[in-house]
Amino acid sequence: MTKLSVNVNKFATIRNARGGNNPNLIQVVKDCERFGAQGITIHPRPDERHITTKDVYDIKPLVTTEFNIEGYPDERYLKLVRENKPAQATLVPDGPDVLTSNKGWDTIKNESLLSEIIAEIKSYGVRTSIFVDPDPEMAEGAAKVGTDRVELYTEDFAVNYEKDKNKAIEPYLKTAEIAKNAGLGINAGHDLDLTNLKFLVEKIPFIDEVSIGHALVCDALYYGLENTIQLYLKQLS
Ligand SMILES: CC(=O)[C@@H](O)[C@H](O)COP(=O)(O)O
Ligand SMILES: NCC(=O)COP(=O)(O)O
Repeated sequence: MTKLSVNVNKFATIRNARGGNNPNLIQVVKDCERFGAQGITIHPRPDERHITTKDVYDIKPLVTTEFNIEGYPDERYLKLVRENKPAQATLVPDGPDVLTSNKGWDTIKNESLLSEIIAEIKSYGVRTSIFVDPDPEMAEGAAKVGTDRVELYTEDFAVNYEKDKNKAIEPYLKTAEIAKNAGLGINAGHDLDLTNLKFLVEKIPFIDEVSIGHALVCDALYYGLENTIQLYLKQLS
């Protein structure tokens, strides 16, 4: 069954808005797991606008499920991964100035960079995943760089879901099948929510993990965190 990893970036965004410790991220992480999350995801960006370097070290010892650290693989990121050894490192090709992640890796053009970084991260004993667009060629490229998994970048799916969900899922299914046949695990994330999640996992039931943050935190404002996590888990069951 597909696991739910809760991305806690947005809790840190709210905390940082006032410079204090409310909400307390440590309590949030503990509660997400207590309420059923099967993983915790963070994306510590260089400007520390949400997750800070200190947060990474504070959160790591608490996580009893799967800790996933996302980010662009610069020296800072590699140090965080090396020193915290999460269950998974998800490599994202974000520049430092983006509002949010907005594209997947070109796994062909970046073959040598990715091969080198993935080998290094694997030498720390950490599973790797790389963020990719729904493009079969990118999945083929991913298989060549030695990653354990790919994460399908689902923004296009989320945007086009209302217009024509069957058309929206097509490139994802093709890409996921190529990745699966190449022996890779499949993750998915970005803009997944309570309206589109069930369809995604019905059509691609072999997705190992979804990481969800923005919509889940927005839903929690209305339904509460415990109910919201349960609602997301229900979509996955
Ligand atoms: C890698 C990815 O898909 C992103 O969703 C990311 O984790 C979100 O980052 P922000 O919370 O900074 O928008
Ligand atoms: N990897 C995707 C993620 O962690 C959360 O993305 P979003 O739900 O905040 O769009």
